[in-house]
Amino acid sequence: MLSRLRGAMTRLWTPLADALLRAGVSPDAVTVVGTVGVVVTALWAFPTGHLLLGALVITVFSLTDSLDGVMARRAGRSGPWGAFLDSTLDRFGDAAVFSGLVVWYAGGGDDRTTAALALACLVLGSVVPYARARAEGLGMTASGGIAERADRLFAVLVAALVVGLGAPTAVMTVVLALLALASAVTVAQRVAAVHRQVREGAR
Ligand SMILES: CCCCCCCC/C=C\CCCCCCCC(=O)OC[C@H](COP(=O)(O)O[C@@H]1[C@H](O)[C@H](OP(=O)(O)O)[C@@H](O)[C@H](O)[C@H]1O)OC(=O)CCCCCCC/C=C\CCCCCCCC
Ligand SMILES: Nc1ccn([C@@H]2O[C@H](COP(=O)(O)O)[C@@H](O)[C@H]2O)c(=O)n1
Ligand SMILES: [Mg+2]
Ligand SMILES: [Mg+2]
Repeated sequence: MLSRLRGAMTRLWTPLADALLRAGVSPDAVTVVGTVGVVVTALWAFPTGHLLLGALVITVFSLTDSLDGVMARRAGRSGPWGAFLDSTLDRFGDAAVFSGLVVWYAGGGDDRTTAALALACLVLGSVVPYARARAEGLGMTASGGIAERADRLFAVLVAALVVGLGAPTAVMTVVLALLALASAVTVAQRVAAVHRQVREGAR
């Protein structure tokens, strides 16, 4: 759903993208720095219960995931290497965000149900991009669905922000439960899309 904001994000980032390119910063550097920022923050702030700070800092670093693509396109150098690097490093970022929550709720946050739901989001959220990547590797498409990466990040970061501001843990529990469900539905949508393409190809 949030991927509809791609055009708006491109317009927002274009001046900064141009300035960074003029300063000699490469899109790959932004991809790497953004990922390291997300991973380090998620693995420090969330396990130590700093949900508000973690959500804010991770939001800033996550947003660089749309900046690197804008830079690559503005520089006329978007291609398979950048697509591979971007997607591969995204997996580290996603894993760190949900692992950080698993560690917090299994420990100091003391809520096993929420920890289990964060683990479910971690697993299901890794199957979603896998389905897309495998389909694309087989010459088909399987993008889209109700919980794409930007949607998943948005939901979990807003929940962390709200709980960090003092809302009860139940808010995180409900959001993670819905997110796990939405991720499972997204996997099913992608499996159905590939099945359709295979059937149409066989006709
Ligand atoms: C700084 C002030 C903070 C204020 C706090 C507000 C709280 C807001 C809380 C959360 C914000 C969450 C931000 C999430 C940002 C996500 C960015 C992102 O993912 O961008 C990349 C994304 C996808 O690009 P790709 O096609 O390259 O990615 C592929 C895709 O992700 C596939 O995913 P799959 O669905 O398969 O799992 C992967 O398969 C593939 O590997 C991967 O490569 O780009 C977009 O989708 C573009 C739209 C991004 C929309 C972001 C909306 C942000 C909303 C609010 C932000 C508010 C702050 C604004 C500050 C502006 C500062 C200048
Ligand atoms: N270091 C990078 C990062 C990205 N790309 C290209 O951008 C596409 C992703 O765009 P986003 O706006 O979603 O970041 C990606 O598929 C690559 O084509 C790049 O070349 N180098
Ligand atoms: Mg990117
Ligand atoms: Mg990305």
